[in-house]
Amino acid sequence: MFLDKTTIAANKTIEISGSKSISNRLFILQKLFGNLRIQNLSNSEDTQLLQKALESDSEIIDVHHAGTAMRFLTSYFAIAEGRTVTLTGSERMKQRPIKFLVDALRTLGAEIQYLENEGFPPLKITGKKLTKSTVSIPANVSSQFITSLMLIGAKLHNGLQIKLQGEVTSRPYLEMTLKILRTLEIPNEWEGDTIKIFAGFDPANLSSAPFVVESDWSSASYFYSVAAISRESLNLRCFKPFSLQGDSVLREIYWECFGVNTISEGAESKISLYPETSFELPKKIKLDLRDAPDIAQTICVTAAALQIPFEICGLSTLKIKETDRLVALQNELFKIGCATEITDAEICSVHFFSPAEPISIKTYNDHRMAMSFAPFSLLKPLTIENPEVVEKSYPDFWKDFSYLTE
Ligand SMILES: O=C(O)C1=C[C@@H](OP(=O)(O)O)[C@@H](O)[C@H](O)C1
Ligand SMILES: C=C(OP(=O)(O)O)C(=O)O
Repeated sequence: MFLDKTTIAANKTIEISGSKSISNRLFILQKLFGNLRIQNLSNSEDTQLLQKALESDSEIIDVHHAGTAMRFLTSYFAIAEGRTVTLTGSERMKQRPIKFLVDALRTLGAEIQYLENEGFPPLKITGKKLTKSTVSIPANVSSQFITSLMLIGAKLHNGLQIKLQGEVTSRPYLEMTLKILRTLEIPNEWEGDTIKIFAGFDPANLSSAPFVVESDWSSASYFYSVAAISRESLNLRCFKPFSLQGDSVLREIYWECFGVNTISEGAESKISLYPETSFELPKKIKLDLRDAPDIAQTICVTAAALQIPFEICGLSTLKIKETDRLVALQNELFKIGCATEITDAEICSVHFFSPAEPISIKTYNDHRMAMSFAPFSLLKPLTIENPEVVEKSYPDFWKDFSYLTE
């Protein structure tokens, strides 16, 4: 897709669909416990794939690139007594690890086999009653493994006690799971290194009021980048002042690093992004994003566009996402005039230069590569290769992005 250099019309409003992470948790819980009404669901492909998988009675379930669907369904099918499924995904999904989750489920009594490579999808899962209730799992690879266990915890006879080993990555996603369970009156606690999900939950106690999903903060990041680069104000809906999503840290990051102020207008669930005109850009940006890995690409592109030197750490999980995001970022940032150094968990800018044109950005089957680089077109024309990748989390992205420039 060719994006000509363009300007933004001030004060437009974009309505983003529900959070993919919250929607996917709620779909699993709805299927396990019934009786749950959900509003403002995510329209992402990942959520649709999960919903389809939950409705299917096929023996083969294919979740393509959807990491949360793959991980959450592994535990879901492990307790689906009397059913055997093959759970598979895209070629990339077959390279994304799942061993620690499978080990944990096997400790609890699950029957899961690897059909190709040890430690990776596809999996053959034979649903069983899980008899044990305590398990340990490394917490530094993917929080999705732990959420997956937490979602089935209240279905186990004695509940579930999960001991987290090592450093916890993507912590706010675990807090999100606990808060959602609590909203549904499923008791739980997280003390020290142990998460407990208590048994004895009665689905009849579920409130009849619908669960209204707040909009997706990771998707909002691209518009923070637009505001920071263009210095024009814009509005986003439907966001609440207190979010379940860790990526809402964008409010602080874009204020401190780029001078974009966020004002919540509670009644309409609207937030307004006002870039300060007199904001003095920082000499250097230093951030640890282990709690918010999905906004790393957005922040790197904003900083590169504004030529602010950056040092971003806490990124060890980026190499096992839709692509190796650190390598992809390094390659494509160079095309927009920012040379970087990367390690296993960090990316630092080295110098800025005037990029060679025409610029064509590869997306590596990664929706966030496409969306994070799009705002650079406010400075220079560029082509985004395979723009359809955005479907994974934000199918309306191109429509919303072009609406801003009309
Ligand atoms: O639980 C979730 O909904 C997610 C957790 C994070 O994954 P990791 O825990 O693997 O970092 C995040 O990157 C992903 O987009 C969604
Ligand atoms: C990492 C992501 O998703 P998943 O792990 O669910 O594929 C993402 O949406 O950026």
